[in-house]
Amino acid sequence: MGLKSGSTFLGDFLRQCGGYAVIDGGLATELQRHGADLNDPLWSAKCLVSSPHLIRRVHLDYLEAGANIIISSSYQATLQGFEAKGISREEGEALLKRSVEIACEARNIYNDRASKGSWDDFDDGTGLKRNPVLVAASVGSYGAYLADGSEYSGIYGDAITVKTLKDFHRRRVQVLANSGADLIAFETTPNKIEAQAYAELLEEEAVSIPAWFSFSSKDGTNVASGDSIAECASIVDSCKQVVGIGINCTSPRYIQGLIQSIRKVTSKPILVYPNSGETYDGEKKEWVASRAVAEEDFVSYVDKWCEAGASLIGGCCRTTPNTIRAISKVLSLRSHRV
Ligand code: MET
Ligand SMILES: [Zn+2]
Repeated sequence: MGLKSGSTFLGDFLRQCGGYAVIDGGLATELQRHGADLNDPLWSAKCLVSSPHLIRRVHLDYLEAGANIIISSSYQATLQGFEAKGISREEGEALLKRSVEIACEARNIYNDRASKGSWDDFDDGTGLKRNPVLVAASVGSYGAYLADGSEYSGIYGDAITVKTLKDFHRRRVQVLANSGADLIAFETTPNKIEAQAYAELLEEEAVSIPAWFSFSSKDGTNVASGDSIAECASIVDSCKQVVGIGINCTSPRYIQGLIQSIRKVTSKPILVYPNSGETYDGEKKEWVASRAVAEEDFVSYVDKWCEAGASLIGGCCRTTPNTIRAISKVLSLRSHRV
């Protein structure tokens, strides 16, 4: 992917998809639902070592549910995190690449099955044999690596600067940029300095695949740290490799307002993939269900999000292939209207 095409990359893909694209659902929480024990500083990246077949299966479940974009299992995979487990730098780099390969394998299996027409419910009325699919390489925040809840507070302390964050992410981003992924997904970005660090890295390293950025919010106005979403979105809007901006792992209740704030500062495609509305207790390392949004309610938001300006929609933690199937239905009805 040459940089010239970066500016139209996601626009072209959206046109292929009929105007709207479906992002996959929660990966780590779905691995857990299938029995994986992710109580570990590596979280979902633990499965890269212990059960890559399960990761492939979950990717495939999301593809079969209608996802157009699947996000790799590298969210919490960092060279520093691997090293703390006695995994060498070389092996760590191989695992990062492996996360993208596993997603690509799932796409190959999906394409193969689709071309053989082995699904009864495959015909979506568009005459397409299969959904177009992109593989995004996930990059989670420094706070995710710390695994101490700071991914949801965005508070890193004064010792952490744009420079330290760039040094932390540099090699990982280089490896993922050359892993065969179609784009990089910087996910659950909790503050402005990390967004700044990623944007500078993309330019300094002349990363040749496009990237999208998504932030998390606890209040509908600011990202997790309290920095304003509009300010964060403006910073990344000016980066030429950035093809989309949005929100993930945030309660569905806040999404509409956040889309409106982002729309004011960018004309790039907006992506949203909220969580189930539950909150994560970083100390206990568990999800607290009290404010969960029922699956039907989640889906009833989708039209509103599209009307507010989002064109890529999926789910994050605690959403499942059923959520994605339902989102896919809503979006395919809308797509036919485009
Ligand atoms: N793509 C990642 C996952 O679903 C995002 C996690 S947000 C804490 O596992
Ligand atoms: Zn999440």
